[in-house]
Amino acid sequence: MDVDPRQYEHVAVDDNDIHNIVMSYLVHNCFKETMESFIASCPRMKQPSDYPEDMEKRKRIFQFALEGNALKAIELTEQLATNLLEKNKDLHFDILSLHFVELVLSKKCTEALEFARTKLTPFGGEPKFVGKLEDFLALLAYDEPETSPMFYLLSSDYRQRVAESLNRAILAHANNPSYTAMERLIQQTTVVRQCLNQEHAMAPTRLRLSCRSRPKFHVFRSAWIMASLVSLPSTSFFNRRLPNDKLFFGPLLPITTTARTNWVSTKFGFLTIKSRLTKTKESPSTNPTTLLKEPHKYFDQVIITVRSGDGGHGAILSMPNQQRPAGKSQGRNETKEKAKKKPSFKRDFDGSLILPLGGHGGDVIIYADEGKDTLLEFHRKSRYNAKRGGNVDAMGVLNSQLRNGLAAPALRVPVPVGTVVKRKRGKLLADLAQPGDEVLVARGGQGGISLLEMPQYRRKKLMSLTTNVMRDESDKVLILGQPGEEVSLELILRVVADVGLVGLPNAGKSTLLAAITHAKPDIADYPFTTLMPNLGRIDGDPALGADRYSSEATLADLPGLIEGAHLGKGLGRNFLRHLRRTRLLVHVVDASAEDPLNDYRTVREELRMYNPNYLERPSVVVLNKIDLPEARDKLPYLTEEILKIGSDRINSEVGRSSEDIQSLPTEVGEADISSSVASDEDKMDKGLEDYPRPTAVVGVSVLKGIRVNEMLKEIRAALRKCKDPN
Ligand SMILES: Nc1nc2c(ncn2[C@@H]2O[C@H](COP(=O)(O)OP(=O)(O)OP(=O)(O)O)[C@@H](O)[C@H]2O)c(=O)[nH]1
Ligand SMILES: [Mg+2]
Repeated sequence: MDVDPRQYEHVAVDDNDIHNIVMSYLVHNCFKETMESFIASCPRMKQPSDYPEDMEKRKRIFQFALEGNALKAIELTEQLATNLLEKNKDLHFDILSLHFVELVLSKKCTEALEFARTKLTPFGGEPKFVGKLEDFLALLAYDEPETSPMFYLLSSDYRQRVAESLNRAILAHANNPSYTAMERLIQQTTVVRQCLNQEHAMAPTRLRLSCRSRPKFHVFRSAWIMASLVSLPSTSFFNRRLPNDKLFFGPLLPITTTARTNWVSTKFGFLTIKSRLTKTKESPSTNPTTLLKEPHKYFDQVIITVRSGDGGHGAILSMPNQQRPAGKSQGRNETKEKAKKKPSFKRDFDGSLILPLGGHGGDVIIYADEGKDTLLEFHRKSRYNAKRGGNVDAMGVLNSQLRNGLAAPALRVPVPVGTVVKRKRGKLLADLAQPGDEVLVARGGQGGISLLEMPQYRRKKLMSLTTNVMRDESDKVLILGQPGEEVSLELILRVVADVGLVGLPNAGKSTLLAAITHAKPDIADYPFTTLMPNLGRIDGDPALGADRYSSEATLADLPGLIEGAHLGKGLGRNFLRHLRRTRLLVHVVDASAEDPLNDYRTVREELRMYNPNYLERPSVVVLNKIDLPEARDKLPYLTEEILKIGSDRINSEVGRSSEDIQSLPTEVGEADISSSVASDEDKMDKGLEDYPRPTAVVGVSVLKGIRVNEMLKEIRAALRKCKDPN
């Protein structure tokens, strides 16, 4: 049986069901006149039990609550449902809070504070109300509470929610259903839709329902139609009406969302999902299989979101009662004792009171860690949240023991050395080119300050003593901790290496790296063995002693290039950007191949098309595999021919020119595009012959260790030139 309800339009819907649905809606919402007309047109419909007085009262209560006239609403509720609010503390608090909000909105802060102290703070004995209390009282700290983080408490939405809860509670108190049939249907529809969506996501296909029980399916269908009829945003409706994680489904018991799927299948007994057609497209960056299969596409670029911690809240404190008991002083000893007991508050150098502060929220710092190679892990976890600062210990009386809230530790996120950190589609924040380089990307929220509230008659005196006292109603104070920042960042890895190994697949680049460094790259005789750059280090030239030329250099073995790589062929151009930081290119050519000269030209051409600057850099050509006879024979000819390609011009930029380094920040992100655009002229005008020829061509067999030392010598010599052009 198909899921589309249009297939079942022939199934009759009982008029009585529809009438009952409409009736329950009218009763619930106290639409008295409409209900009377409705009953007149449907003689079979009965009047509700609370009609008409109670319904009238209920309507007024609802209206009072909506208008924020909470005291009147409470008074009427007491008449209609005695003890209801006494039993339902949450509801009681919510309704009282409406009055508090009204006072805040009409800028009657002193009254609001008084009301909070007498009516709301008694709820603070229960921990669940403490947070709520803090939120409400925080409204007092703002000149314009509508723009405070607690603005929603002032919204008509909040009043509506409280009014509805009150209405439901009154109905339930009189043993009437607290939800309308229409709401139930929408809830049912929502659950069914969600289940279908979940199943659909799990087994992406065309859905089919098998219907074992037509009457039950009928319920489902009505729900579907009703939802379409009322065309309400059912999900938000559903979320708004239902507390927390509970679902109220028809006349049955509440269930938790985790049990939802099972529950629905059991209750309906007809959901059978079979999969056939469309596949849901999953984000490649979050799919581990994709990451494993195509790491080269993701290892060097990722977008993450970080959020620094909110600041901890301050507190509203009152001065301890220091009034002396009536009567004369009773002797010297007692006076001394009292003097001892007198609390000693922390004071500033000028005598002003120091009130505790909320803890600073955790910052988010990104730092370069030598232990990291790629950005792949950020595709699996792309969100990082620092902790919030600690609150000042609850509210209460000022005492000398009160401490600042604890500052949250900074969240430090390690990334590979060479990572460039940018705002998503925004400016560059840092180029973490050295191990240990770090950048603060999101600053934790500042902790809130505390307030001292005091009776009017003492205010003047205290004001002269402290700089941190609430001075008047319009005083702007920050009792709430400031929210942390959330930023989306783009991380771009630019491998940091002095030497870049380039060449066609299978030329022997990884074998070369393994031969002269401690790196252990994958080596195999099939193309594209290397998917991501491998790094290794060569020691400096021992012959030169401990001077600056003996320092080690880093080599990056890049994935193989093929013709059209700059257009995305093979592994594409993604990794070509990793040559940007190199000073020297070592071009590895398989001398045993059919046409090594052409291979050489192909790779040079690809480099030129990607970024002609690369060809301006010094390069050493390594003719590899000379242990094979076919390579050995061609060696003199190849050396000669290769040296012919290129000009004698001395590089205007040796290695990374300062221009290149300086331009790095602006070209990051747009690097590939900008380099391509910038190079358009060069591509047209210059041929390979116009770029400097290699500084050396060496025939080697890196596998058999033939002439490897000579090759190393040439590489070091070229590196020396890069460092010291003179
Ligand atoms: N005979 C001979 N074979 C070699 C030599 N160097 C490398 N090879 C072989 O060539 C094949 C390819 O070597 P790799 O080092 O994986 O080549 P690559 O350039 O890194 O290849 P990709 O990672 O695919 O770009 C392997 O089978 C090596 O054993 C050499 O000097 N002589
Ligand atoms: Mg390789």
